[in-house]
Amino acid sequence: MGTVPGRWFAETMVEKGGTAATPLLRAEGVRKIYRTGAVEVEALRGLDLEVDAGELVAVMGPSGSGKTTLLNCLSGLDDIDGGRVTLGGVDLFAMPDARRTEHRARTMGFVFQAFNLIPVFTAVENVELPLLLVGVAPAQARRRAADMLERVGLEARGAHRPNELSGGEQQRVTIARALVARPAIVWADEPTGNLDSEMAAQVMDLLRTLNRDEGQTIILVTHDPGIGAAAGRLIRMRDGALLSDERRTPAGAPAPSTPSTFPAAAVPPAPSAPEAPDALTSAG
Ligand SMILES: Nc1ncnc2c1ncn2[C@@H]1O[C@H](COP(=O)(O)OP(=O)(O)OP(=O)(O)O)[C@@H](O)[C@H]1O
Repeated sequence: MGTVPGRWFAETMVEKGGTAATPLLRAEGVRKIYRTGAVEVEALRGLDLEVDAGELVAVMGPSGSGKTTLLNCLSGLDDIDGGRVTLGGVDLFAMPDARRTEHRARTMGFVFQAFNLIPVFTAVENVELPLLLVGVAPAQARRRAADMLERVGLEARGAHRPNELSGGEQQRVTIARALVARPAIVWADEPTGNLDSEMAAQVMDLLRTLNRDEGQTIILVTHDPGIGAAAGRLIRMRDGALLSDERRTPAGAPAPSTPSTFPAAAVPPAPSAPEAPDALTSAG
């Protein structure tokens, strides 16, 4: 029987003696220092953050405040210089690099400039890639990639290469690729940054729909105040630390901060999701 990563986390945490109140992601005292010659920049200064399953979190702040560093470090793409990051109770930095890479492939999706589409692959080939990398059978991977392209409104464009698609369509393919393996978390760095306002609105609508209808947890960096205001939670950074953290009701009005929970209803159903890997269920 297939297991959804999000559900796997919930079950694993309960097995580990965790409670339903355990957040999906927890960062504790995270420090990141960039060293260039004799110059040191402390890009994250003991940052604490908890994110629950099903949240859509926007991270804003001035240039250089540490937003991209936060995404890179809390996703385990980059090393940290202090503190701890756990995803579903599993300590990302307690595992060897190779295992962290595998863990990331199974649990996270990325909508980053650095992870652009592969130009020689068609849209459907790009989208199925994360599934093939974690061992999903090719026929099943193709079917799920086609389904995901349909979810983002590009069912007729599966055979097109990236240069045959508009910027907004390419970004939707990137989102389909990030979501196809039903990751526990999707990280997005300026997902609408290089799009015109109409396409940006379409892409943001898509992310909000996936969050609202499927409980997909999304953490995104943006400079766009409109996107920040539309997210369920808005975090502002300054100088490598959190300046403010505000949860909003669906209507957009600020809501008081709620206690961390791991709502079972936020775990999306995905009957054909890959099995939870044995190597990881014993992690942590
Ligand atoms: N590879 C690096 N080497 C040295 N310093 C770095 C490196 N990457 C980031 N920094 C520094 O760390 C700090 C945080 O950078 P970061 O890119 O996280 O900021 P940001 O908020 O994402 O900025 P922007 O909005 O301009 O993208 C900045 O002072 C930046 O100069």
